[in-house]
Amino acid sequence: TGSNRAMYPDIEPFQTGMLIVSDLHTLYYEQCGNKDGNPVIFLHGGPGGGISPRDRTFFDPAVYRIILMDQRGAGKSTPAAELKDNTTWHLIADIERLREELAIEKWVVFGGSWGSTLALTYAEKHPDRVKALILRGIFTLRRKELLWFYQEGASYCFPDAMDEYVKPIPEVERGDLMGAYHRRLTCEDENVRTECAKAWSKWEMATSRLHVDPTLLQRAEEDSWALQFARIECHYFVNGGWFETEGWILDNVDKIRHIPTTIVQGRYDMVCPAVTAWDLHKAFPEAEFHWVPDAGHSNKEPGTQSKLLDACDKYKHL
Ligand SMILES: CNCC(=O)c1nnc(C(C)(C)C)o1
Repeated sequence: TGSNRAMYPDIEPFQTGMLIVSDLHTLYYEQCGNKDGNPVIFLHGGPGGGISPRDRTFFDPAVYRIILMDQRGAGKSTPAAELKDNTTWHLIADIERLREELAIEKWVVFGGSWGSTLALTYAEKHPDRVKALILRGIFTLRRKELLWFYQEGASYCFPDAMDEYVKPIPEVERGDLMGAYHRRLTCEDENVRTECAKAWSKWEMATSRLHVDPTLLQRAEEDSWALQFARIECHYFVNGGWFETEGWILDNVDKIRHIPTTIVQGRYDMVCPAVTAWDLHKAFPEAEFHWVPDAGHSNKEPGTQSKLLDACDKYKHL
């Protein structure tokens, strides 16, 4: 333990696959580490952010059977940026489909940001399949969380980046930025889609401490990645994640309070602000709760990375 832990060494998958989950969607997944080990699934953020090789290295490869998947339309899953049949509930079903495909009974579930949304929702729907939860940068898609980041709030801390974010949107439409972006991210004009995808993505990256993760802005400049990230995120947000009620995740926490859980939250997280982690902590007091006093949103923040590595080590022999 400690506050400046290094990730486990870079590692290559021992197996990768493309799982057909419908007549439209196919999902890329990979397995690393110990093929007979303790299974853990990594749920990436966004939604639409996709996995990256560094994500494999939170976990001790001698002990964990490390499974990562690109969610619908993200990363190497196909069709890229596809919004049809792409909802929270499709993704929950996909996680179960992958678990069955890999003949896993129960697994540790790891997720940050949107990945924490998906991890919590999956556990509340399938608590008997979850050995432990490791959660970072808590996000539950409540309206106030979305408005804070995509309409007004984070904009007070990043007014310069906000000016860039609103540029593609005419003044008369700026009262509903998510709606205005959604119309453009789903329009017929590819140039408009791409320009808006990059502006949306750059806004999110600009509010994560870039010295911690300089690769973020590069990704936002890549047309294909920006389209996957922006289209899928905006689609989920304008639909409130298709949750039956506002605050559904927090209202259903009692279903998972018996599950070993660690919550890690950056005090200065501008994307998924601390209030949601605090609300989860109050609803789920049994979970281990860690403020990272100097951290923003990224899981590359030294204090956040260390606490996540500690949690992964804590649950490695479950
Ligand atoms: C609201 N979106 C926050 C999120 O899930 C997220 N932020 N950055 C990422 C990546 C690291 C995947 C780019 O995901």
